[in-house]
Amino acid sequence: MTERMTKTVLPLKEQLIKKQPLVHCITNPISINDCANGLLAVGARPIMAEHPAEVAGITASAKALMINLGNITDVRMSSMLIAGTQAHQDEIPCLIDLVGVTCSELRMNYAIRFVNNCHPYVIKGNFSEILAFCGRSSHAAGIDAGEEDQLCENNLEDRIRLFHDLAVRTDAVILITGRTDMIVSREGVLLCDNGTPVLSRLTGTGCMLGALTAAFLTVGTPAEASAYAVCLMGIAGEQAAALSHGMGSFHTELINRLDLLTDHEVCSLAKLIFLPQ
Ligand SMILES: Nc1ncnc2c1ncn2[C@@H]1O[C@H](COP(=O)(O)OP(=O)(O)OP(=O)(O)O)[C@@H](O)[C@H]1O
Ligand SMILES: Cc1ncsc1CCO
Repeated sequence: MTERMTKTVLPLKEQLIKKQPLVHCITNPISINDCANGLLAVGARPIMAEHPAEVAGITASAKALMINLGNITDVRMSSMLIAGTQAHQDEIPCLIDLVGVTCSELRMNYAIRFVNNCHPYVIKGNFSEILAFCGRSSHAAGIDAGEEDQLCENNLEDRIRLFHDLAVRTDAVILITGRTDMIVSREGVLLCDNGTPVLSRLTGTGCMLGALTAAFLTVGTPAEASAYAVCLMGIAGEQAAALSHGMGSFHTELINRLDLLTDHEVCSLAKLIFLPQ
């Protein structure tokens, strides 16, 4: 059986507020506004820009790049590769969110090309998306993960092996979201049990998490940034669910909690477990 230790998350929000890094996002129009406001809430500065003729310069002026495949178009596909290439050349940390690779061969082939060419620091998706990216069958419905694909005791060892192979092959940290979030790097595995099922009912919470993780890449390693971001989003979701009545006020409270939660609260409420490699 895998050895388990409780892990403390590093306090990164104070550092982000001091640094106010510019984060370039090329993302879908469904959740673009939430990604921008989520970034502002945690102290980063968003720039959402996608014209192929301007993205290289904008990425070069930013401190991190977030790429999200949720609503690709010819223009966004072109800009994402230009921006990703610039980020790789300038060693600007980059995250790719594999939204919908389960339901579109076009996205899957594009995602493979992006990862091979641009070497993102973090590859993110829900359990169905990351299983599909590893060549496994999945139970996704469109962009949503299938319940059968969630992490459980019975599939933990297999998932660790599968995602660790992907992390080694791509030299990236793999961030997988769901009921339990999983962060897999060469060094080991982190499991985060913060969160609420309400987060999965509000569209774009995964996209926001991708944007936040990209911001935290400017103040922590890919594994530290991913761990802080999943704990923060999970705790913000738990508190927002307790404070709200229905999805509309949950949405508002989620942004409020991302703004108001302190490093001290995030560190003391984080439910993080480390499984060494
Ligand atoms: N059943 C659940 N219980 C607790 N937290 C959850 C649950 N499902 C999702 N979450 C949390 O919701 C957030 C988004 O994860 P999810 O896997 O739904 O992303 P996603 O499918 O990429 O979302 P979207 O495409 O809507 O942006 C994460 O912080 C995750 O921990
Ligand atoms: C609903 C939806 N469709 C494509 S992206 C998106 C937002 C959540 O990923």
